[in-house]
Amino acid sequence: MAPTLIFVTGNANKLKEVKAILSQDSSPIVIESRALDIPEIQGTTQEVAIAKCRRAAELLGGPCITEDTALCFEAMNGLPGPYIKYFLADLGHEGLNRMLDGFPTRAAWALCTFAYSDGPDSEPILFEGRTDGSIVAARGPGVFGWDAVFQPNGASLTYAEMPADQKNQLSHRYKALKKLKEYLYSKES
Ligand SMILES: O=P(O)(O)OP(=O)(O)OP(=O)(O)OC[C@H]1O[C@@H](n2cnc3c(O)ncnc32)[C@H](O)[C@@H]1O
Ligand SMILES: [Mg+2]
Repeated sequence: MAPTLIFVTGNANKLKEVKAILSQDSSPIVIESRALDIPEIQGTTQEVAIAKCRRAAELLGGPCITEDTALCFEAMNGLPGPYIKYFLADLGHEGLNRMLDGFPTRAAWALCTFAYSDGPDSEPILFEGRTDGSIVAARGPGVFGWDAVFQPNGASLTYAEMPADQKNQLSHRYKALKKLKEYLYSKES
């Protein structure tokens, strides 16, 4: 039996991608979503992910998963990282590009961190996925976050220009979810 999991997120685009990635598999994990607005702490991507998942498990009183996505600029030693949401909201796609003007590299990586908690008394376990690329002038629909300004290495399209299944086969989210699935299946057997 595939496990049913509660995914706590306020982001409908994330949820849609997670469901699409899971359905690429023959025996998918079943996700139920819960939109709770959980305050996010400051810290490393791992600290942010652990605190959010711990709080989600407390609020639900049971097992759950959460996900945090960071966009990290090589020229800035990984910043904005987990704070990308606020940079994107205030600066937009063009501002993210301008942040890198004058720096020798526009290299960046997208980092997805899934956190799994067994319940309020358990320490969350993390699963990370990373896709390397670069920050480019916006191309493609501006539907999901910074998709239009991130072009993975080896691809000629930005995340936003790619058909959903192309993104979902190489994305940071796909790679993290693969590790989470392996963990859940090994726990089951
Ligand atoms: O409720 P949660 O799950 O925290 O949802 P959120 O939207 O607050 O998400 P994060 O805290 O992880 O912040 C990540 C930011 O990056 C954006 N983002 C996340 N995944 C993305 C992806 O695959 N492509 C483009 N933008 C993405 C997202 O819209 C946010 O602005
Ligand atoms: Mg968030």
